[in-house]
Order: sequence, then structure tokens, then C-alpha cells
Amino acid sequence: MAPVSVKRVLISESVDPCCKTILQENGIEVTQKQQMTKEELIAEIQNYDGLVVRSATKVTADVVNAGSNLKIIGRAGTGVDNVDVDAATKRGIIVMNTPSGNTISAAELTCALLMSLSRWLSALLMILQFMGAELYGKVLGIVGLGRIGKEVATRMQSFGMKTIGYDPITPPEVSASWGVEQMSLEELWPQCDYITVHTPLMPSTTGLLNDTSFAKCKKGVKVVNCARGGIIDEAALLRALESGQCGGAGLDVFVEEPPKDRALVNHPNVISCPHLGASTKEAQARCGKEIALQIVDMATGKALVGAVNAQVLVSSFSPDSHQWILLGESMGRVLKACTASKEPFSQVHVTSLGESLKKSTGFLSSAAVVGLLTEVPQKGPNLVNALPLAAETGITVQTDHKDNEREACVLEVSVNGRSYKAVGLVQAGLPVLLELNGSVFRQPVPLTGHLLFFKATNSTELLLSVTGVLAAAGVELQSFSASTGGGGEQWYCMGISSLLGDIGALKSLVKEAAQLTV
Ligand SMILES: NC(=O)C1=CN([C@@H]2O[C@H](COP(=O)(O)OP(=O)(O)OC[C@H]3O[C@@H](n4cnc5c(N)ncnc54)[C@H](O)[C@@H]3O)[C@@H](O)[C@H]2O)C=CC1
Ligand SMILES: O=C(O)C(=O)COP(=O)(O)O
Repeated sequence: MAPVSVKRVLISESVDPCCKTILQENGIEVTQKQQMTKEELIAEIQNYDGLVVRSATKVTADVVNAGSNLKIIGRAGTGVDNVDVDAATKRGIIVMNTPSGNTISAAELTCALLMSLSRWLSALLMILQFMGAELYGKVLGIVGLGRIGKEVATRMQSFGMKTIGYDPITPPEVSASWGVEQMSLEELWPQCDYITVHTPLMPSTTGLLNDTSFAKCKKGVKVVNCARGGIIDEAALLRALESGQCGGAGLDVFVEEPPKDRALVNHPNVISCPHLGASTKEAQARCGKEIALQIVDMATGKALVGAVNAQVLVSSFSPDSHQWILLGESMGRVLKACTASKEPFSQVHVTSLGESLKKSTGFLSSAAVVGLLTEVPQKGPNLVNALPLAAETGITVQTDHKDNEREACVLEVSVNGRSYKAVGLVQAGLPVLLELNGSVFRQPVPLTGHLLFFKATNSTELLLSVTGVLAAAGVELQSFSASTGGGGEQWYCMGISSLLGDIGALKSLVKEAAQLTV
């Protein structure tokens, strides 16, 4: 993978100082600010290649779009719901997080809230309520059995709690191996003395606990939310607290932070924190260090860790994928230049051939689309946004893999019902073109530097005329490849020292001509 140039990074809030230090030690200029307003961020973001945030900075589409040089948004923490990931993806910006750096801290705060709710450990609540309850023997329902859910389960088991849970993705046998019996939410609600939620906030988890689910719970159930505000519906929670259906709530997160509506925070049976789950020295040191190292690794082309919107890029970080990516891009560019029609493509089909390319079809197709879209009048597409941009432009991209003795990439595109095709591979570490629109080259064409393609009938006089045009323009001929094609029209490719200023003279000699730089 080619390094992503990151020279200047803005840290827009309180990220551990080790983040700045590590970035600076690796030659990156860093500005760290606290509590930037959205207006300040929009005004300044264009000066940076990278932005590092926690949860307070709202990286909305207008911030993303103002970041004309942005290549990376790093979240020193888990949730990326404060970042408009779709807007970033469309702009080709990588979004990455450090999802395990604060797991233990968030789990520990959850456990602290569960304990506080059992014994009313808060100055105010202790005055109001003297009688607590043991956790021992009680049932804890854990909704979301990922990193934090698991750590909460194993900790609360040591208090003798029975842990049950629900997660649509974590297999029941996996959670069973750390002591959590899975069941449907319908079965879970009525069994729990305590419920804690540990899912991301998304449409399927918004209002997971609502009036209907509270009604199915044991009277007096206690709930904890250290995940995201809104997973427990706030209005329903207040109603359940007031009716006694909910016996207490421990809340670290709110729909609006800090919450302007203080009804929940001020409720006598609520223990609340201002989003402190990750606020420990250890978690911050881990997240700050991890995000800095991940950015450095990406910028040096070493590895791509923690990217949430660039799966294609992640798989492209294998040692020899770089040349295949160049091949895909160059083939896209060659086909774009050599199709007679200037209409937009409607369909792109990429086939990878050969065992070792089985897992490369994803990045080969993105790379080919990057090459095909280079004339899109926006900032150049890259492997992050190629496929979303293609979809937006109405291009259908299909991929395929076929077993073959030799590794190769076949790129076919359709324009106005006509198909065009290129076949290439990486030979001796360099991308080469084997075939173009039915013409098979006698010598593979090295896809590097300035290339002149033309289609003509095989004739020595014509080739002399073409070299004459090059000489007249002061352009040197550096390599020459002709395709096998008998007497009919065939494609030729010349490696040239620079592009011709005007291709008109050449076009008068040959059927089709195109020049490009790859
Ligand atoms: N309060 C704080 O300071 C912190 C909050 N968090 C938040 O905690 C939450 C959990 O974080 P992690 O455990 O690291 O995430 P994770 O990705 O490891 O686990 C989330 C789990 O939720 C499950 N899930 C998805 N949809 C579900 C549904 N409809 N019902 C039940 N489960 C569902 C997923 O399958 C996954 O196993 C996130 O929202 C994160 O942003 C994380 C760190 C600190
Ligand atoms: O990592 C997360 O998802 C968190 O909620 C922690 O947020 P913070 O880094 O403390 O602003």
C-alpha cells in the first residue's frame, strides 16, 4: 500500500499527550486544541491532513467537506457515531478508531454503577434510602455481548450474579464460554433484576428499552447505560422510574450531552455521570497511543489498523498488493482512454484469476474504478471512495474470481451496449498489460510512465509516420509493443518520453489514438 501523506494533524480535544508526542516523533506537525467550536473547526480543518477526536467533537458532513486536505479522521476511543462516516467515505477519507483501548474502563464504570445501584452509593441517595440489596444471586441481563459486555459479565459473575444476555452476532456458544446464557429479548426482560446495555447506537438499538419492554420487566428492575444515550428511551425510562416499574438507573450517557433536560439526572433513583466511561488515565493513555501509532503506520504504508470505512484498503496492505493496485488503476485508465465512446461507463466487471488473487478481487475492482473515474471532476477518487462514487454515478461494479494457473486481472467495461476489455498481470514485480480490446500484445506492455496507444492496420510506412510525428514534437520513443493480429487492425503501444502536446496529427494517421500517464 502506498503511504498516505500525513504531514499536519489537528487534535481537537483532550486526547492523552502521548498522542501528540508519538505523532511529532514521527515527523508529523501537531496542533492540539481544547473544546473547539464547530465554526472554529470548519475554519481551520482545511490546514490539516489528519484530525484526532474523542466523542465531544462532532465531525459532521460540513466539517468533513471543509477538510479539503483531510485524509484521516482518528477516533481515540470506540464509538464513531460523532463522525459522519458516510460523508468521510465519499470524500475518500479514512476513519479509524481504537476500539479496545477503553473497554476495561467502560466495563469497570458499568460495574461501579451496578454496585452503586444495589447499595445507593451516592451522597444524595444514601440520605434518602438506607436499605440496599445484595447482588449475589441476582440476574443481570446484558444486551450487547461484545468487548464491554463480556468484561462486565465476567466481573459481575464474581459477585455471584447470574448473567444472561442477547446479541444477534456473538454466537451463543461463544458467550456461554464466558458464562452468559443467550436468549431472545422477550425471554430476557422478565428474568432480570438488573439490565445493562452495551451496543452501538443504531436504528435497531435505538429505544431497545422502551415502554413496551419496561412493561415486560420485573417491577423494580434496575438499568445501566454506559453505551450510548437513546438505547434506553429516556422518556420511557423517566415514566418507568416514576411508576416504580424501574427501581433505579445508572447513566453515563445521554441523548444530548450534557443533558439540558435535567429530569433524569435529578431523579432520586438515578445515579449519573457526565460520559466518564473512558475517562481513566489508563484508557486515555492506551487510546492516545494506539491512535497515534495507527496513523503513523498508515502514513508509512506499514499497516492499516482500526479503519472502520476502508475494508478494501485493509486487505491491500499485504506486501505485494501494491503493484496489483497499480495494475488495476492503470488498466482502468488505459480502458478509459482507449474506448472510442466518451459516454460514461454503465457496467464494470473485474475478474481476478489465480489462487493467490482470490482475496484481492475487492481492492482490484476498487483500483480499476479509481482508474476509470480519474476524469470525474472532483478531487481524485481513491480506494476508499471509488465504489461509493461509482454507485453514485450509476455504474454497476461486479466482481468475480476464477481459478487459473497464472495470476491475472481481467477488466471489462460496457459503454452504450459496447464492451471493452483489458487483461494484465504483475510480472517481475511490475504491472503489465497483456491484452487490449481483443488485441494480444506480443510483448507485455509495461504500465509505467507516458504511454501512447493507437489502433491501426499493420504497415511499416504507418509506423514510420507515427515515429515521424513523435520526432517532430521532440518526443522520444522509449518502448514499442505491437499486438498479434494478422492483417487487420490491431492495437500498438509506445512508451514515450513525454505526452504529445497535440494528438491531432497522430489521429489523422490512425483509427484510434490515446495517450496517458500511468
Ligand atoms: N461510556 C463510554 O465512555 C464508552 C462507551 N462505549 C460504547 O459502548 C458500546 C459498546 O462498545 P463495545 O463493547 O466496545 O462494542 P462491540 O462492538 O465490541 O460490541 C457491541 C455488541 O453489540 C452487539 N449488537 C449489535 N446490535 C445489537 C442489538 N440489536 N441487540 C443486542 N446486541 C447488539 C454487537 O453484535 C456487538 O457484539 C458502544 O456504543 C461504545 O461506543 C465504549 C467505550 C466507552
Ligand atoms: O469510546 C467511546 O465510545 C466513548 O464513548 C468514550 O468517549 P470519550 O473518548 O470519553 O469521549
